[in-house]
Amino acid sequence: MKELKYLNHYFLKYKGRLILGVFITIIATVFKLVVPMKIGDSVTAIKQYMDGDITNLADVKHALLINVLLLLGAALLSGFFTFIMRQTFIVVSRYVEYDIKNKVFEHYERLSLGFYKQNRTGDLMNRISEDVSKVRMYVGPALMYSISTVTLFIVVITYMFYKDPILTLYAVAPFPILSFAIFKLSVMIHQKSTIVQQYLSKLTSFTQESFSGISVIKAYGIEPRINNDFEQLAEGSKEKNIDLAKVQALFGPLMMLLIGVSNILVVYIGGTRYINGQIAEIGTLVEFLMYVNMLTWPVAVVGFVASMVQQAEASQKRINEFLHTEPAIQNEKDEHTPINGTIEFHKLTFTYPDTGITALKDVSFSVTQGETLAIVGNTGSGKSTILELIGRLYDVADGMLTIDGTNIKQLNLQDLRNSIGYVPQDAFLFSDTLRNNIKFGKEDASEEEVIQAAKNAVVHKNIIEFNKGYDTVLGERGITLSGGQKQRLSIARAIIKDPKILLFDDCLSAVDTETEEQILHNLQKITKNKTTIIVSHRISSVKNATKIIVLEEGRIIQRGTHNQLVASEGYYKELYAKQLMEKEM
Ligand SMILES: Nc1ncnc2c1ncn2[C@@H]1O[C@H](COP(=O)(O)OP(=O)(O)OP(=O)(O)O)[C@@H](O)[C@H]1O
Repeated sequence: MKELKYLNHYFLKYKGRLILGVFITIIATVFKLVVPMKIGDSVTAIKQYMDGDITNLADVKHALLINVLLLLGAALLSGFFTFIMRQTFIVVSRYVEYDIKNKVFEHYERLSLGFYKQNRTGDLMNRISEDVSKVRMYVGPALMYSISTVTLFIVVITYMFYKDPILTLYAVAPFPILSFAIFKLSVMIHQKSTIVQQYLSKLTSFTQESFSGISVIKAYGIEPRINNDFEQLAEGSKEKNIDLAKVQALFGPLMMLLIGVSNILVVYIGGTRYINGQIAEIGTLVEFLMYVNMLTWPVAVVGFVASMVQQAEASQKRINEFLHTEPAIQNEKDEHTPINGTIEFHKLTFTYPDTGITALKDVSFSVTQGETLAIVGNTGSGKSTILELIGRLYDVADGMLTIDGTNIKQLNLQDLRNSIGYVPQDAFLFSDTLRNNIKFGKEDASEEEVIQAAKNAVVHKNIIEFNKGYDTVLGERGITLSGGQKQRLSIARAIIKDPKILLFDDCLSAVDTETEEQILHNLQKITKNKTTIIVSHRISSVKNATKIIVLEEGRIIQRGTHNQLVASEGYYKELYAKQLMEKEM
């Protein structure tokens, strides 16, 4: 129950409705009691007439009619209050489910990039859907059943004791055994359902990854292999589900056993006591039979609720693991910190915490407002890492990164990120219209601004060629666009933001040289008062930069302007010569 403590503040939040629920449950239960009572009275009245204790048939008929009316009234009222009871507990559980889902999602959004590298998407999705549903069962149905069971037990057993304590003891004797058996069963169910949940998580992750990577799967023609892997996972999941179903199937027979044993005891012991004159009315026997049957479900519910609580505990534990994960990147400054954009790296060495790969070694450079810095270097040399550090997607431990002379950690994180327009290597587009994908950079952008940004990114012409123009909706990851179009849309999204710092990570790689030229020309005007960093493998993209640095295995091996670098021996000159030759060919 330790993990479920987290939910207590939700109980407090909705205490009004819950207290009303408890009150209504008690009323509904009391009305339930009337039904067996009146049936018992009716049977007694008939028996008395048969035995000649009552001679006037009209009196019996009148008593029966009154009983029938009371029965009807009690059943209706009990039904009505049961309905209201569900309206309180179940509605509260839906509110709590809504609150937790929002809370978990909000927390997910706060967590740093490293967290997403360590956890699989399917697992993250499972926690927000499956686990939250299990927790809802605890807040709603489990609480409701527990309260109605306790109330029913107290009311019914007190009444039974009042009627005949000895017969009551016999009637309820099998209950503890059954409750214990059902509890044991629910422990087994819990263990098995945990395994089922793990399989479900694996299955969701696998399916999600397969759909995301569908183009690669199809291109490599590996559908049969993927199908086979899925089948194996599904087979495992099916077996675990069948295992669970087998144990769950024992529930019904156990309940039948309880009803059977209790009924036999009531009929035998009650019958004997009636014959011996220890029970005055035959109706008491009928009442007891009805009460025993009425109590069977609550007895089973004890085990059922125990299982729900255990599952909710397991799920809440998984949710808490995430909720207690603190974002690796913390905002250390609440006040606003305006940013102009002068970026400086001071002897910076950076090792990725999750892999231990040292991506940058003793890197120092600076780039001021209005300047463009270009970074070239082999793949894996640390270019993207520099951009990620400027966006503070990771924190620096060794050396220092300053912006406008202030340590990046001392800047308001929101201000920092708001002042950056980042175009990643792998452009990600949302399943939304082209307009909204561009407006993602500036929510309140006007139509003119959207079009201007698209024109600057040289993608406007492509957009208006689509039937629905800017209203064209993209599939997941923008699969209806070409690689180059995606890149340019991603550039438009950064430009529209009009940020102080623009970071372009190899985002012209899928664009032909002519379009590249046009984009770079437009960028020159846009980036006049901004700090721009361009990562590229192409000399054409970097040659006009104010300064260029060349990276090799995380170290800066060359720096200077294009003219300086082509004049000295080294990586840059070789790259230039190679690309020049390719162009001429
Ligand atoms: N998120 C990450 N977690 C752990 N290691 C990483 C991560 N991102 C990159 N690396 C590693 O850090 C090194 C530098 O990677 P980086 O992406 O900065 O190189 P790059 O120069 O941008 O390469 P490319 O030109 O191929 O994009 C590589 O060895 C890479 O495997």
